[in-house]
Amino acid sequence: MTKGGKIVIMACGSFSPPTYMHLRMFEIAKDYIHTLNLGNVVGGLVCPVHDAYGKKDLVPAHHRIAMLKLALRSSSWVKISEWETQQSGWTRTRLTLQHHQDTINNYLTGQNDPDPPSWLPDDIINLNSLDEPDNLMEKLNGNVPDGVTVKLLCGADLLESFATPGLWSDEDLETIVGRHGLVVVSRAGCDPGRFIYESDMLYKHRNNVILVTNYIANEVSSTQIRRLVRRGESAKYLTDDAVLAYVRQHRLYGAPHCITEYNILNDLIASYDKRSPQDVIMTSPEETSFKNILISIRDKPSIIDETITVKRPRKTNFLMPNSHTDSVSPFCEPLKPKMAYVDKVPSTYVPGKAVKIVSDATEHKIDKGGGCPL
Ligand SMILES: Nc1ncnc2c1ncn2[C@@H]1O[C@H](COP(=O)(O)OP(=O)(O)OP(=O)(O)O)[C@@H](O)[C@H]1O
Ligand SMILES: NC(=O)c1ccc[n+]([C@@H]2O[C@H](COP(=O)(O)O)[C@@H](O)[C@H]2O)c1
Repeated sequence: MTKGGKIVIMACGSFSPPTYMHLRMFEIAKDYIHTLNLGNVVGGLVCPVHDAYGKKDLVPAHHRIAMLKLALRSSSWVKISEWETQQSGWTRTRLTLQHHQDTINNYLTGQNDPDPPSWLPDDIINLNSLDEPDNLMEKLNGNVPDGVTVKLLCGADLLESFATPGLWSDEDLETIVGRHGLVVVSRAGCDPGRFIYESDMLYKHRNNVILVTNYIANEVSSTQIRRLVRRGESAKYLTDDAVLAYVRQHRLYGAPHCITEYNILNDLIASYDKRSPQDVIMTSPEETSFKNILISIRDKPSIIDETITVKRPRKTNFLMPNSHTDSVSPFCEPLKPKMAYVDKVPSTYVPGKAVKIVSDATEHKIDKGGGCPL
C-alpha cells in the first residue's frame, strides 16, 4: 500500500465559469501523488460554492453546475458534488471536507445510504462491491484500516488566502490542514513554500501539505474568461467549447447577443456519405435559440472561407419531419457575407452534434442527421 492511503482530492471554489486549469489541477495533482507514492487517489470532486458566497460575478449555482458537467464530460474520475449548493447557505470548507469524507467512509463501512450520492467516486463504489465478507465484517466492526481521506485541492492563491484576516478561522484551518491535508498547485505570483514556512500552523503540519509544481503554467482564470466574454472577444481554448457555448446561450457574464461561428472541417467530410463535391460538415453547432448563426463554408480547401448568415425567420418548433430538408439560399456575391434563411432545423440540432450542410453552386441545405461528436 502507498504511504498516504486512499485519497479523494476535492476542489472547492466558484467555477464561474470553469476553466481548463480547474480541470488540469486534478490531473497534475493525481500524477504527482502517484509518481511520488504519496497515496492512492481514488477519486476527484469539484464542489461549487453556494450562491450565498456572494462573490462578484458568481452566476447561479445551476449554471455553474451545468457548465461543470459540460467541462467534465470526458473525465473518468472527477465528479461534481452539488452538496454545498443544496445547503441553506454558504458552508465553511472544513464542514464540506468532513461531510464528504464521512459519507465515503460510512459507505465503505456498510453504513451507507442505499442510495449513494451521485458524487461518490466510482472507485469507492467498486471497492465496496468487491469487498470480501471478512473484510466487510472488519469494517462493520468499526475497524477501518484503509479509510479514505478527503484532501483539499487548491491553487496557491487559495492557500495564501488563509492569511486574509477574518476569512478562515484558526480552528477550521487546523482541522483542514491537520486532519485532511492540502494538495496545493503552484500559481504565478505565489510562493507557497515560503508561505508555509512563515506560518507556524502550516509549518507544523507541513508533512500534510503536498506542494505540486505545475511546470506547464497556465494562468487562465475565470476572471479572464468573464472579461473576454463581456467584451465579445474570443475565449476559445481557455475552456471547453461547450462551456463557452453555454455561456453564450444563456448570455452569462454580459455576453453580447449571440453570433456563433462554426468551423467547417473539410477533412471530416471523407468519413460521411458524400453527396456532392461541396459537402461540408459543421462542427459543434449549438441550440437554435439564437437569432443569427454565422456559418463558415469552405467550398474547396484551398479557397478563403466564405460566410453565410443563417437567420431564423420566425418562431417554429424546430422539429423537422424525417424526410424534410430545408434550403438555405445565399445571395450569390462571392466572398461577401450572404444572407439566408432556415425555416426549421432538425431536433437533433443540439450542442455536441454536427449538422451536415450540403451545398452546390446555388444553394445550401442543412441536412438532418450526419452528426458527429465534438
Ligand atoms: N490558473 C490556476 N492555477 C492554479 N490554480 C488555479 C488556477 N485557476 C484556478 N485555480 C484554483 O482553482 C480553485 C477554484 O478557484 P476559482 O473558482 O476561484 O477560480 P479562479 O479562476 O481563480 O476564479 P476567479 O478568477 O473568479 O477568482 C482555487 O483553488 C484556485 O486557486
Ligand atoms: N472559512 C472558510 O471555510 C472559507 C473562507 C474562504 C473561502 N472558502 C472557500 O474557498 C473557495 C474559494 O473560492 P474562490 O477562490 O472562488 O473565492 C470557496 O469554495 C469558499 O467556500 C472557505
